[in-house]
Amino acid sequence: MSRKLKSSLSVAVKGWSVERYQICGDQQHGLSRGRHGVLRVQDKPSNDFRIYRPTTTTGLQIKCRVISPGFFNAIIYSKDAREPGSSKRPFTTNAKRAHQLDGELDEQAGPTLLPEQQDVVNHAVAGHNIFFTGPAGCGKSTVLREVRKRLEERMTVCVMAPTGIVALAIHGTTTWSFAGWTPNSTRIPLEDLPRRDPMTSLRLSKVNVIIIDEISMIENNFFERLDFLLRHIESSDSGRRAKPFGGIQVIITGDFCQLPPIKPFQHCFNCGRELRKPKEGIDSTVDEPLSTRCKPCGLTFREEDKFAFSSAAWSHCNFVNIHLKAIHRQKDPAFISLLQKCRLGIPFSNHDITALTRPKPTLSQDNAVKLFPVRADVWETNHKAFEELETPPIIFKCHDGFAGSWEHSLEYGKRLDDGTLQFLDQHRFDRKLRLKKGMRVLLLASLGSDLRNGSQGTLVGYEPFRSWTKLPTWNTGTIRGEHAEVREKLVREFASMHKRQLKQRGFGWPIVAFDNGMTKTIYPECDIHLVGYESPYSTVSRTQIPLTAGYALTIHKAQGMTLDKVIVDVSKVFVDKQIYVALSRARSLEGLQVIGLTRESVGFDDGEDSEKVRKFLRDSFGDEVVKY
Ligand SMILES: Nc1ncnc2c1ncn2[C@@H]1O[C@H](COP(=O)(O)OP(=O)(O)OP(=O)(O)O)[C@@H](O)[C@H]1O
Repeated sequence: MSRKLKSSLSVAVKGWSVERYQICGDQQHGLSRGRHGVLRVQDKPSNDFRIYRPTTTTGLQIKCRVISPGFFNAIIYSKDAREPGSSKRPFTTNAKRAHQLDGELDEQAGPTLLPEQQDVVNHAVAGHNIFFTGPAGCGKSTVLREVRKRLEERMTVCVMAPTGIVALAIHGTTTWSFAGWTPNSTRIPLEDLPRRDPMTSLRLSKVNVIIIDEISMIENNFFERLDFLLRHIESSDSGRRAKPFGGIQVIITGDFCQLPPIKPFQHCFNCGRELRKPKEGIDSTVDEPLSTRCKPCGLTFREEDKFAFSSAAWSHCNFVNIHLKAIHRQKDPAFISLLQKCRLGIPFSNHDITALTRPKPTLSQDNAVKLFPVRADVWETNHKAFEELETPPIIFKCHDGFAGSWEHSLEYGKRLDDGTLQFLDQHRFDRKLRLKKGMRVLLLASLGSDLRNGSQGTLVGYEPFRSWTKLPTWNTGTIRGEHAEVREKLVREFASMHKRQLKQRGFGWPIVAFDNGMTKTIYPECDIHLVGYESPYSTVSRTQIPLTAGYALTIHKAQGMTLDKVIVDVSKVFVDKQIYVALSRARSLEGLQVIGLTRESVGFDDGEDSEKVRKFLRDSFGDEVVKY
C-alpha cells in the first residue's frame, strides 16, 4: 500500500469518525458478504479517499473513494487483504478486484508529489500567497490539482485561467468571468469597477482563495485591476482595502517563458481611454518610441511592463516563490537542456538545429502527429488523411447538457446552431467526431497509468454494441471521480443517441491499438463542470468518445499533452513562445522532428521579453534557474 494511503488513514482517524457515515439501505447485507457498498455521507466530504474501522463491522477495513458529492464508492475487505501478495485469505470474495482498485485509487489521486511539489501544498495550506513556476512538464498542473483539493475541503476556492481553453481543462473559470468583466470592461474607469455589478461584489466577498493558472498570459493592468476590484468590494471587513486582493489568499502558477499577454495596454488602467502606440517622432512628449501614454491621467504604459510580475499588486502580495526543478515529461538531459534554451529565448546553435530538424527513422507522416500554430493547417491535414482512407465513416456527435437555474442558463445554457453549448466551444472533446477504421487517433482522457491524454494509436475495429451491460458504470468503478452517477446517466444518453448507427453491421464502440502495445475499446466519457460561484451550482457537461484525429493538432490544443511521436511545423508560428510550448510536448528527441526551424526562429523577435523574464526569474530564484 502506498504512503499516500497511510497518510489518509491518519487524517481519517483525526477528522472523521464513523458516526458521520450512514450505511444505506440493504447495503448492510452487502457489507456482511464483503461486496461493494455505498456509504452516504452526511457532511460534505473532501475529495479524498479514507480508511477507517467502523465499530459495527469489527475486523473489517472499509476503503472509500468519492464518486460524487455526498457519495462514496466503498470496497470492503479484511485487514489482511490490504497488502497485495499477502498470503492470508482476504475477507472479500473479490480480493483481486479490490487490489486492482487500490491501484486505480492511487492513480486517481495523482502521482506521489516530490518534496519541492509538496512544499507548495504545505505553503498553500498554511495560508500563504504563493507563486510557483517551472518549465513545461515539472508538474505545475499536478500540484495545482492537489492544492485545490486540499483547500476546497475548508474554504471557497476559485480556480481560473485567462483563456477558455485552459479554464475548461482545469475545471475553472476564465479570469474575466470570475471578475464579472467582459472585454469591454477595460474601458470602464477604475473607480467604477466595483460599483458596476452588486451581485458580483456579493459573490466575490465570499471568496477565500483564488488560484490563477497560465499567469504569463495575464496583462499587468488586468492583474492590477483585479487587485483593485477585490480590495474595493462591499464587505464587513473595514481593513480590506489595505490588503492585497482584499486579503484573499492568492496562488499563482504558470511559466513566464511560455505564452505572453496578447495585445497588452489597449486601454488606460485608470480612465479606460483607448490607447494607441504613438508614431515615432511625432509625439515629442513621449520619451520612448515604444511607449503608450494616457495624457489626461499622465500614465505611461510600456510594452516591456506587460507581464503581471511588473505590477505593483504583484509586489504587494509578498509571494512565497517556488521554482519546481524536476522535469517529469522528459528524461534525456541533452533534450531537457535544449528545451531550456528555447524556453529562455537563447538562440539555438547549428548543432541544436540539426538535432531538432534531422529526419528521424521512427517518425513518419503516418504515425506522428503534426503540430501547427493555425487551425486551417490542422483541418487540412486531418481532412486529407481521413478522405484517403477507404473504410466507411462513423460520426459521433457530442451530447452537451445543462442542468440548473434559470439565471445560470442565461450565461451557460446558450446553444449554437448545431445544438452544442457555446460555453463548451473550446472543449477538448470534438463537437462532431468522425472516425474510420485504419485512422490514426489521439486519446483525450486518462484511462489508467499507461493510457493518458495524448496517447497515440490506430483505430483497428469496433466492438459490437450488443447490450448496455458493457458500458462503464459508477458502481463497478469504471466511471470514477466526481459526479460519477450523473456521468453514467449521460454516457447512457449518449449511447441512446447513437444506438442506431452503433448497431449497424461493422460498427460499434471504437477499438484502438495504441502505440505502447495496448488495445482497448474506447467508451464515451462525460466531462462535467460546476458553474456558478456558490451552491446551488448548475452543471454543464459534454459527453463524447474521448478520441480525436491523430494526424494534426493545433499547438493550443496540445497544451498539457505528452506526445511520443510528434512533428512540429514552426514555419507559421506567430508568437515565438509557441515553439517552446510545441517542442516541450515531446517525450524524447527521438520522437520529435521540427520543420521550418532556423537559427533565428527562437529568441529573435521577442529578445526584450526574454531578457525581462530572465531577469525576473534570476531576481526571484537566483542564477541557477536561467542556466541550460
Ligand atoms: N511527482 C511526480 N511524479 C511522477 N510524475 C509526475 C509528478 N509530477 C508530475 N508528473 C507527471 O508529469 C507530467 C507533466 O505534469 P504536468 O502536466 O502537471 O506539468 P506542467 O508543469 O503543468 O506541464 P505544462 O507546463 O507542459 O502544462 C504528467 O504526466 C504528470 O502526471
